[in-house]
Amino acid sequence: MIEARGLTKDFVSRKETVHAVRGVDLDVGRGETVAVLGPNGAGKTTTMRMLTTLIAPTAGTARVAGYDVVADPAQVRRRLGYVGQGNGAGHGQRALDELYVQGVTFGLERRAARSRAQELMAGLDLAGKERTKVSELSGGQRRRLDVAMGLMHAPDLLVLDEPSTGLDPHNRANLWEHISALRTEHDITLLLTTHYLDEADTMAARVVIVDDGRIIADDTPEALKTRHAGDRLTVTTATAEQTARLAARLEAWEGTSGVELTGTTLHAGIVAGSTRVTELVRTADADGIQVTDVQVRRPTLDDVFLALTGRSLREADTATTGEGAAA
Ligand SMILES: Nc1ncnc2c1ncn2[C@@H]1O[C@H](COP(=O)(O)OP(=O)(O)OP(=O)(O)O)[C@@H](O)[C@H]1O
Repeated sequence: MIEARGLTKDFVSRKETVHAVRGVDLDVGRGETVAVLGPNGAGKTTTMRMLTTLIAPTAGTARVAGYDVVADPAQVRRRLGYVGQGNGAGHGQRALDELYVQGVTFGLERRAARSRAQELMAGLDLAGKERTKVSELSGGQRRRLDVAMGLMHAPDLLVLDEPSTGLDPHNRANLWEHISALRTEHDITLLLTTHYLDEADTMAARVVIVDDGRIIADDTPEALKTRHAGDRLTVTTATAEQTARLAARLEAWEGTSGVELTGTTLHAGIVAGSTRVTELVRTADADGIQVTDVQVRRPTLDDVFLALTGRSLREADTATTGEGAAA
């Protein structure tokens, strides 16, 4: 569905050149759901805008549904729905009219446009809101209407740029419930960007991590965690001296890494941590170390980002907000 090779975008101004996307290779197969994750300014939106024909690449190529984004933009647009950041719908319009006009613009017959609009409104939990003005819909309803807009012309590929940013947890869950149902029902390929790690983790079968205009990892969430992060172990003992002795023991174990001490608590990376708790407690007992608490946590995608870049995704977000990636 998507084949991008060496996709590159430089924004050149008199003051500076921003290397927003630096040679992205990406293949997305039909029916896949792929989440693109990365800090502010990593190049996610710029990549989406190139794939959706909104801006031309500086270098490289991309094909969507078999059509080149530069040579055949109209064919590409016919096959994809794009839901950008913010709201695309005109605020003075009534919700159903907004969808209907979108459908007719894309060449649907009037009757087909009306019935598709009604079907999508029902599917996105907007039944009863047909005659409500867009400006009078709630944030969650408006975002669902945006998704309906993107689906009006029955695209093969739906591209969602931060679909749930600004929604509360309830509305996020609700939006995803509907997107998941539509994805199955209409057999669509989904490419989305998100800042929510848990959302990428649970909704996408595949996660592409981008940083500074490049793809730095691309796999299933589980594979990324196992390969790059491993489990996190936290142990507390009765005294700092006991914790230091236990830390020395753990450092010698196979499969542990980055053992760190904070008072009576130690933190470490550990492979298959939950299978090693008994061994840990026995080792401590044999050395007269009194363990008061043991916790093993599965890594998050943030741990993966940290392992790959040395920065937490949240810190990276704060640090790069508003800054260009000028070279
Ligand atoms: N039209 C533009 N002109 C100049 N620089 C731009 C333009 N659009 C984006 N950039 C810069 O390109 C880089 C990548 O931006 P982009 O919006 O693609 O990042 P992003 O990963 O989508 O970030 P966010 O998560 O904040 O949306 C940033 O440094 C940004 O400032």
